[in-house]
Amino acid sequence: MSTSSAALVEVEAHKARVCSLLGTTPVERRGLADCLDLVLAEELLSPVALPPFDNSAMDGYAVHSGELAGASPEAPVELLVAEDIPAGRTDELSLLGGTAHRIMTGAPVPTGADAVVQVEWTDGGMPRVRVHREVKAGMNIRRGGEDVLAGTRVLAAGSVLGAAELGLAAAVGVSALPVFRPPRVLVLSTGSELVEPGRALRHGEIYESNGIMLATAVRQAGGQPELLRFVPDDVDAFHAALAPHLSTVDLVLTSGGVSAGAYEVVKDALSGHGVEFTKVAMQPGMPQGAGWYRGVPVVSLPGNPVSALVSFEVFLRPALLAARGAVDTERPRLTARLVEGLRAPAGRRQFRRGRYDATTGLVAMAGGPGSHLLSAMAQANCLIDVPEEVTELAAGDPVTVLLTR
Ligand SMILES: Nc1nc2c(c(=O)[nH]1)N[C@H]1C(S)=C(S)[C@@H](COP(=O)(O)OP(=O)(O)OC[C@H]3O[C@@H](n4cnc5c(N)ncnc54)[C@H](O)[C@@H]3O)O[C@H]1N2
Ligand code: MOO
Repeated sequence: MSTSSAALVEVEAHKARVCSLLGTTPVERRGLADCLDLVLAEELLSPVALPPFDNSAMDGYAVHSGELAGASPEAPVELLVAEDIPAGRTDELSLLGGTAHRIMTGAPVPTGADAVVQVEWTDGGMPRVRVHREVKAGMNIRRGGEDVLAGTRVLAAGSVLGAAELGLAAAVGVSALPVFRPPRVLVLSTGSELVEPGRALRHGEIYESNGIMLATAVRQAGGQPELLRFVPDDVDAFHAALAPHLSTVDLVLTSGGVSAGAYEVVKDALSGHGVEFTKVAMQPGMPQGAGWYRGVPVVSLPGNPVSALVSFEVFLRPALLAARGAVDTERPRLTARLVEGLRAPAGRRQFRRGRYDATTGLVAMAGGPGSHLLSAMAQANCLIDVPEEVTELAAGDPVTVLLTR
């Protein structure tokens, strides 16, 4: 580490600190419809076999395959159709010699039948059917247990529940699953210059944007945000805004008011109460706060919008994913080649916004390094991770990128 970064906390150390603030959230049983994207807390063993019984893969006729030997269009085999078996018929049937049962896809195959001949290979007749092709034993029968054996594991603990996983749970007859509750995050922006979007601005005012941005990032990381919008740079107002929510949230996430100015509301309100404010060897996102306030974990991000969102990516996204039980908490990383050169400050790990092109393996810069350049961030699909000791890179140099979308 260079002398200029001697007083700074390393990115990985701050990341570990933020992660350590949040344990995993409590496990609760939820109906399948409320489980999308949640993480399964325990493995799921199937109470049943899948399919639960031998059933037909085609609409046609259940037969003894041996009775159709030599069947052809010129010499069809004629069978008496004894039963009609639609899907959902629950009585147990058997097939006598010289007969067939008409059967539909998904219906139980009668005992004694060893194949289903599809209706297209017959004249479709009732109550007699003429079959004009041979079938092999086993044809068009889906065997019970072929997909899942009763008692075996169908979902591992840690599975992220999507359409296929939830469909599988329902298919084995399970209606609710044990999942980690999404972490509840109070999102609070600070700044006397902030105005709610939709209102007129006076000189010196700006629209508040970190609130919706961070609340959305929380939701994308699988958390449940509660957006308090913003409070002015006033310590009493800050405490008053926070107090009613402390008993119901897993994390307080603030933005703004953490650097070195005369009105740093978050720093002033929380320093000395368990939240530590430090400078991290990172650009953007140097001033950071983390700790506990009245028993609740607090993470305080810098106010500059790009600093706030990059800090979220680097520190909070992995922490929130870990809190909700996810095994894979990191963005995909890969090596790309720079379209153009860049400069980075010595002793600070720089996260530049980039556009990665998977077909060429090249990454172009999305805007400059300024932490106020939010429109460039909206153009980006990755962060270019430039190590602390690197101060200059040329076009064509390899860099590590984190794919953010
Ligand atoms: N003397 C120093 N000044 C600054 C330092 C420093 O080390 N010494 N650090 C700079 C860095 S780096 C950053 S990052 C910022 C962080 O400042 P704060 O966290 O105190 O944030 P604010 O001053 O409240 O705001 C910074 C910037 O962002 C705008 N902002 C804030 N909140 C929102 C919001 N919710 N929506 C939209 N925009 C927001 C705010 O208007 C400011 O322009 O400090 C540097 N200064
Ligand atoms: O670190 Mo600040 O976050 O560069 O703008």
